[in-house]
Amino acid sequence: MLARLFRLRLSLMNGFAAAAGYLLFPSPVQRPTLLALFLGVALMAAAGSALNQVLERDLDALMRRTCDRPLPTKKLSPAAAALAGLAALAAGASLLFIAAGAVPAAVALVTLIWYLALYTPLKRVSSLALLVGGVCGCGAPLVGWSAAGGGLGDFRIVLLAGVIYLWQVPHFWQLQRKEADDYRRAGFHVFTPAVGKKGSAPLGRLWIISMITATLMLPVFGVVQAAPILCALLLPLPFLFLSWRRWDRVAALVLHCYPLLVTLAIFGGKFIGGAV
Ligand code: HEM
Ligand SMILES: CC(C)=CCC/C(C)=C/CC/C(C)=C/COP(=O)(O)OP(=O)(O)O
Repeated sequence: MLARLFRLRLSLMNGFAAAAGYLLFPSPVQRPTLLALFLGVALMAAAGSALNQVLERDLDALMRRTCDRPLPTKKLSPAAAALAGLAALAAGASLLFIAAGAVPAAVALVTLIWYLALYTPLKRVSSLALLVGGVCGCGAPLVGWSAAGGGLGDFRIVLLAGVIYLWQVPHFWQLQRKEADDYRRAGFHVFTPAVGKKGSAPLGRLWIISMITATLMLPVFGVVQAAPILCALLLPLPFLFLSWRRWDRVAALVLHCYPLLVTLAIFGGKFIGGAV
């Protein structure tokens, strides 16, 4: 039940995105800090999920995808869910503050406020919520980068946060392709790319190609030592996504795990460079 409330895979993936930001900074890895950062951000993302479900319990009850969550099924009361979310928030923020300092903890808190006070209400009134919500995903790498000692305006972390931003749109489109009617029935305004006769989605492909192009800027500008690994991992992707229909399942899996892929590539470069 708590796994559904905290959306563990989404929360853990935010931990990996934070690790990507930390590993991107050109300094030796402090493993305890990296672990505390991963857990702190995952706890903060879990808090966001729980509090979001308290705020959206009425709409969750209307959608096939979310009606079996703990609040619509009355397995948890809104008060208990809110308490669980606040406990995760307190634990995550404290862990980040103790292990990484005030700035990473503050960036995580601002991310959570953006998610709960801006994105969540906006979903009910505008399809542009998706573009506003994309900023939430930039929080995790920014937290990681600042925990490693990087400044938030550095072009290197802006580039990585931009990659995660670009990824979230096709990520959402891929997940809600089957749910578009469900979203409409619940009264959500959803912005989905037009799909052509042959099942192609040119706008979706455009987002994915721009995401991969932005990712490849990381080795091109020498931002990561993982040039060969990153290129070997990511260069085939445009071909995978361009043949959308034939590689559908593989492309969907790669798209689902993209932040993890980028983190592994950056980690690989650091490991080869002996900085881990
Ligand atoms: C605008 C931003 C985003 C939107 C609109 C969005 C939307 C969604 C939706 C609707 C789901 C399906 C959840 C469910 O059915 O329970 C989902 C799943 C998921 N999201 Fe996102 N997401 C966003 C950002 C992120 C970010 C930043 C991450 C991590 C870095 C992430 C990682 C995941 C993962 C791993 C899942 C799979 C969850 C599972 O299979 O249990 N998403 N997302
Ligand atoms: C550093 C830090 C705190 C990181 C956390 C970032 C964060 C809150 C990520 C979640 C992003 C997001 C918009 C998820 C979908 O919510 P949704 O409400 O659209 O999903 P739903 O329809 O399944 O409820």
